[in-house]
Amino acid sequence: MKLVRFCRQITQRLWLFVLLTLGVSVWLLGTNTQQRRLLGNASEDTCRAKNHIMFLKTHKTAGSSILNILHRYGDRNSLNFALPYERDFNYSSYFNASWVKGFNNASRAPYDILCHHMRLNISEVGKVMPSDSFYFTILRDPAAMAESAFSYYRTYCPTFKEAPNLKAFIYNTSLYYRPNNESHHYARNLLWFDLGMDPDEPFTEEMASEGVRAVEDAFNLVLFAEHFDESVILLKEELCWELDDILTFKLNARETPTQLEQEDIERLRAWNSLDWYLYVYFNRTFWEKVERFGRERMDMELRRLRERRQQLAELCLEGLKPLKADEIQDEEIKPYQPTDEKILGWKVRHDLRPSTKARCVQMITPEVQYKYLLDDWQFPEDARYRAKEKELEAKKRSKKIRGKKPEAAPVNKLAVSPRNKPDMVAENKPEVVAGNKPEVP
Ligand SMILES: Nc1ncnc2c1ncn2[C@@H]1O[C@H](COP(=O)(O)OS(=O)(=O)O)[C@@H](OP(=O)(O)O)[C@H]1O
Repeated sequence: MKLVRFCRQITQRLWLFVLLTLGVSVWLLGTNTQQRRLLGNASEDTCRAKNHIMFLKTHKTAGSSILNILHRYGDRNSLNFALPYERDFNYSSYFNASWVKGFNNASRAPYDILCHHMRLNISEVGKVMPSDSFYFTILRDPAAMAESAFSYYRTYCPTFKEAPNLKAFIYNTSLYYRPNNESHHYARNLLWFDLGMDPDEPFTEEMASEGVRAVEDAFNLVLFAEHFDESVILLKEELCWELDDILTFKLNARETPTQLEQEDIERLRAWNSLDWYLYVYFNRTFWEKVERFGRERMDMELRRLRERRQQLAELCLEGLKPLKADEIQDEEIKPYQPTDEKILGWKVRHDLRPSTKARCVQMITPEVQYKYLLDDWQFPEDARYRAKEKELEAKKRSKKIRGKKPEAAPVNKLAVSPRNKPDMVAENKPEVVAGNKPEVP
C-alpha cells in the first residue's frame, strides 16, 4: 500500500512538474513573439530587412508604382538616396557615377537606394552602390509597352510622330523607324536599351541569350508589370520587408489606353524581338520562383495584400477609382502630364487625422514630386534655392492675378520645411517603431 501511495505521489508531482514546465515555455514563447512583433519582425525570424537597393526603372513597366514603394520605404527609414540632379540620370545616355548628387563629396554618407530612370551601365552603378546591394528590375510585355510608349512619347519621338496612328506604325514599322533618329529607342526594344544593350542589333539566338545572361548576372530579381502583385510579394520575401512596405496604388496609368488586337500584339512582339525574348525567358524563371515560394503560400499572400490594399484605399482615397487629370488641381499630387496623353491620379480624403493623411499622401505622391522632396531633405541648400525660385515665380504670377483672394491650402499638399523633413515623415516615425503598422480607425 505504502509503495502504491508513494508511486501515486511521484506521478502527481511529475505531472505538476510537466505542466509547470509547459506553462513557463508557452509564456516565454509568447513574450518572445510579442517582443519580436513590437520590433516589427514577427514573421522574419531568419532574415534581416535589406536596405541597400538598386532598382533599374525601365520605361512604361509600372516602374512609378515601384518607385513609390522605394521612396516611402527610404523616407520612413531615413535612407540615403542616390539622386539625379534632374528627374533622371541624363537618360538616354549611359549612366555615369558622377551624375549622382554628392558622389564626389568625400565625406558623404554611403548610398542606400538608387532607383531613378537611367540607361544601365553596371560598372558605373557598382561605383555608387554598396557591394551587398540587392538589384532588381521590372519587365512588361513589349506589345503593351509599345502601345503605352506610342501615346506617351509621341511628341518626343519622331518615329511615332510621323506615323499617323498606332495601327499605321504597327503595320509599317520600318517605314517610320530610323535607328539614328532622336529618341528612336522608345520605338524598338526599349527594355533592351534601358538594360544597356543595343536595340538595333539584328536578332540572333546567340546574341539574345547572351543578353539574358548579362541581365541574370546583374539582377537578383526580375519583376513583371502583368503580375504586379505576385512580383511585390516576391520582392517582400527577398528584401525581408513587411506587407505595408510593398503596398501601393496604381500610379502613372493613362486615361485612354488603346485595346490591341491579337494581330497587333503578335506584330509588336516580333518588332521588339529582343525584348520579347527577355520577357519569355524571365517570365519562365519568375514562375519557377513562385513555385519555389509555394503556390498556396502565394495565394494566401495575395489575399492578404489585396485585402490590405482595399482597406487602405477605403481609409485614404477620395473615391476608389483613379481620378482624371482635370480633377486634380494641386500640383503637389498631380502626375506629370505628357503633351498628348492624360495620366490618372489620386486624391486623399479630407477628413483624415494629420498622421493618417501624411501616410496616405505619401502613397499617392507621384514620382517627380517625391523625388524633389527627397532631394530637399538630403540637400537643404538646394531646397532653399528652389524655394526662392518658386517664390519668384509665384510673385510673377500673382502680379497677373492681383486682387484675387488667395485660396486655402489644398488638402493634399505636403508642407516642406527647409531644415527638417516635412511633417509627414516626422509623423510616420512612431509607426515605424511599431512595426510599420499604419493607424486604421
Ligand atoms: N500596379 C500596377 N500594375 C500594373 N500596371 C501598372 C501598375 N502601376 C502602373 N502600371 C502601368 O504602368 C505604366 C506606367 O509605367 P511607368 O510608371 O514605368 O512609366 S514611366 O516610364 O515612368 O513613364 C502604365 O501603363 P499604361 O496605362 O498602359 O501607360 C500604368 O498603367
